Amino acid sequence: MIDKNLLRLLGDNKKYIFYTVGLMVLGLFANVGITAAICWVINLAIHYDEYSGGATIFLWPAVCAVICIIVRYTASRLVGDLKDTLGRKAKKDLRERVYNKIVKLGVRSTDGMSMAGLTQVSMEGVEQLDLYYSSYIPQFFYAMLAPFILFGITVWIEWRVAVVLLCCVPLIPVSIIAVSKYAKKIFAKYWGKYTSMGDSFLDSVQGLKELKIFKADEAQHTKMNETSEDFRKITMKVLVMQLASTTIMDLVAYGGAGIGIAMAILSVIKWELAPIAALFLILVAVDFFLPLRAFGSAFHVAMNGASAGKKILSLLEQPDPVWGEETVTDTEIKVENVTFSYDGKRDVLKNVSMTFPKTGMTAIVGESGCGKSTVVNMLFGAFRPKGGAVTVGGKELESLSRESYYSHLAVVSYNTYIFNETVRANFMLANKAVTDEEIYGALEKVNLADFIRENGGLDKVITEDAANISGGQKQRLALAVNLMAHKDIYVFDEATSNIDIESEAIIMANIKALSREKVVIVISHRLANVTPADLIYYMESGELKESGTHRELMERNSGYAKLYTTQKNLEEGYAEVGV
Ligand SMILES: Nc1ncnc2c1ncn2[C@@H]1O[C@H](COP(=O)(O)OP(=O)(O)OP(=O)(O)O)[C@@H](O)[C@H]1O
Repeated sequence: MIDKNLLRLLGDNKKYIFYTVGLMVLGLFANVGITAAICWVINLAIHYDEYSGGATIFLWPAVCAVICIIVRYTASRLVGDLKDTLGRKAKKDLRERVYNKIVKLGVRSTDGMSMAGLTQVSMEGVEQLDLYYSSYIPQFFYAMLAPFILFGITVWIEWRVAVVLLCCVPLIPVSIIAVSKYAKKIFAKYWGKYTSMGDSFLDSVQGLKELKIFKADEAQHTKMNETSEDFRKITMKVLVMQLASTTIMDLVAYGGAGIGIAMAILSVIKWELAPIAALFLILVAVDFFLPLRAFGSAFHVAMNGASAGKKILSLLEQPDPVWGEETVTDTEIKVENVTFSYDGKRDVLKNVSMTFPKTGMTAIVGESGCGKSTVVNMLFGAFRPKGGAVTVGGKELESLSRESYYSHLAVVSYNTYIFNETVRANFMLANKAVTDEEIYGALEKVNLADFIRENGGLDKVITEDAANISGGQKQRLALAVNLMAHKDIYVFDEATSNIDIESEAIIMANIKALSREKVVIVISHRLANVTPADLIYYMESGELKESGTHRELMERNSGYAKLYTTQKNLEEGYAEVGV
């Protein structure tokens, strides 16, 4: 009933569970004390005439009752506070761990889980787990202990009633276990439907423009309605199951208490038990069952949290890319006989070897799908080769510390993220100490300084997805930010795709200038961009086919030359028809 793996996720916060259970047990003793004090008072009232002290005979039971009430009240306040602390700490820790995992996995973070799924798991899923930790687990331990504690007290009063009450208690866990298999399946489905509804929603919102243009919004509307309806149905199933199981538990709890009460009354009738002792048993009988009954109610909420927890666990258990401790001492990069497959079946890189010298511009080109970005993934270290190695300054990538390597590496791609912050704040992410003068210097290089000056200066806020600047301006800004990071290795992965000729020319000029001092690796499907490169690698279907300068490759008149000529003719054709 308790998932050990989920308990392990709690780490140091486990101690709060023990404190909570301890206080709950103290509260139970106080409760029994209050019941005993009430019975004591009633007994004294019945036999009032036999005592000579007048109303003072009620003093001690009253003192006991007050002390027990104070203890009970304090214990339940503290239990509330501890549950709150446990929930808050567990949520904070989990969110930190999920976030750190996503960061560690780098570009692999969304593998097997969509962005919407990831968001739902780290927000809503963690929220559900909070109840699992703060309510379900303490209640589980308390519900296991409470009947035995009460048995230990009542067995001295009337052992048969105590034994019957204790024997009826396991009927509640039996009924919980009976529905738990069904409940687990339902909750797994519930989470599946929930995340798919989130995916469908995010997908539709992100692609709303396309849906409108293709007039496909009606169809998408129907699809979203279907996923919502699926979610509604599964939610109803969950509620029906919860209601049915609560009813069964109530029958067991109150039925069991009823049997105990009936036995106590019978014992009184047979003169085997004092009425006041029977009253005490009647008052505590239901307490045998209530902790397990409360546990049963928490069980369903917990099942939901447990399914969310499994998703979090599967994310946290994904193996991290292996990194070492060594520092980068030299920046020449070599890809040596690298073979790689994403799915373990099809090799998308086949025995590829490339060298990227300490200075100079090296380009990787080839038709779409030939494996250019996969080489970048290898250089980035997010995926590791199946065969062969990537070395930096003669050291294998695995042996380097990730911090050390990334402090030398910058990757500028067609979708480099610009944060929803001011221009200055975006630069400060790359370089905390950057001055306004330096920022303008970098903006000057990418021909963006005047635009920024005239449009709010460095305090201009770039809106989400850089929607308030053009695509070309976004790319130039991304380049300027990365230039300011002063790295030694720059990878440009299709950094000029889908932008205007002017922006492309500015970016390419900067890339060439940068290559005089740095390792510059350019991935481009547009060969005209890479003609000034010092070395060009031409790939086809995951294999390195040719390498050399543009002139050498053209003279060879093979794959590269054919692709270059085809692209050139196409571009000239477009120019002629004015596209
Ligand atoms: N995450 C992934 N999982 C599975 N297969 C992938 C993944 N990414 C790429 N591939 C496959 O690997 C092959 C190489 O893809 P890659 O993105 O490296 O090509 P590319 O040359 O960069 O293409 P493009 O110029 O279109 O960006 C392709 O067949 C692609 O379908």
